[in-house]
Amino acid sequence: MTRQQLVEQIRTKKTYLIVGLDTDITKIPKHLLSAPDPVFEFNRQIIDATKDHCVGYKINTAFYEALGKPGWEAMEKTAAYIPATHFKIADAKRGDIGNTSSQYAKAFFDALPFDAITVAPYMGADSVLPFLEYKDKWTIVLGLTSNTGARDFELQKAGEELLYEKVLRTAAQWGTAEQLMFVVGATQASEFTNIRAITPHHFYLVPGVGAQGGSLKEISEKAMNKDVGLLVNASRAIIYASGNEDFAAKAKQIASDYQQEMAEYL
Ligand SMILES: O=C(O)c1cc(=O)[nH]c(=O)n1[C@@H]1O[C@H](COP(=O)(O)O)[C@@H](O)[C@H]1O
Repeated sequence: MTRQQLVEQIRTKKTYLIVGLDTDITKIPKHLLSAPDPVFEFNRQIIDATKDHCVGYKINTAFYEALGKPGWEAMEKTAAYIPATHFKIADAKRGDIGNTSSQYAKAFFDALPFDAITVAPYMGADSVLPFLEYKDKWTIVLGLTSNTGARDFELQKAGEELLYEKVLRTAAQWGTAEQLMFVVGATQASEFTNIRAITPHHFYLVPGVGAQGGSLKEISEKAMNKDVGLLVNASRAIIYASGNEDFAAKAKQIASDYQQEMAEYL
């Protein structure tokens, strides 16, 4: 999906919500456990219920890899089920020496039909460039993450600047804003104005609203650019809004609430 197509979807649907499919088999409603593939069945119903309120889905691969082969199959089926109009993110946080990163890129962009993958920048340019060789796909580089551990490295000084600032400035040179985004955690709202000044044109994938407590209002006010430039992910707040048979209806309600709030900011 090109940047222009993504922006059109956001403007048309009046939402920049990404629904996070962090599907944990121990948390899905019990009545689904007798289905042939409970994880896929849960995702299918969540996607059907929320697709009008979001522009994409983020599959956190850990939840699928944890189940071995059936988990990987559920991920493949889910990725294939997501409508073509929706942005499909593999949240895999990959990145390794170049020839290994090339294999990760093939796995998520060729063998699986994802539009985007999250990548850790710690190993530097040669670990990220193999993803960026796919010009029609998106590489989403971790910038400033939402967790408390962001203080351990990302918010430490690296010379004159903070490490995350160096990551943003440096990684922004590796690809264009048509193919490279940054992850910026919603819990880091105090840094958002600074982040936008460093990378004025980029899209950000913003996790950390909902269960982690970040403010949609604050990040939207501080970081929206002329192309919107924001994709805001919520996982647990939507998919586990109810643990009962009404889970899909409740997920729809929460996704719709996010959409309505986003429509106000657009
Ligand atoms: O790359 C991510 O998506 C990510 C980066 C980050 O800094 N913080 C973060 O929470 N995430 C992911 O975003 C999702 C957040 O889930 P909820 O807190 O349930 O909405 C999880 O899949 C996390 O792995």
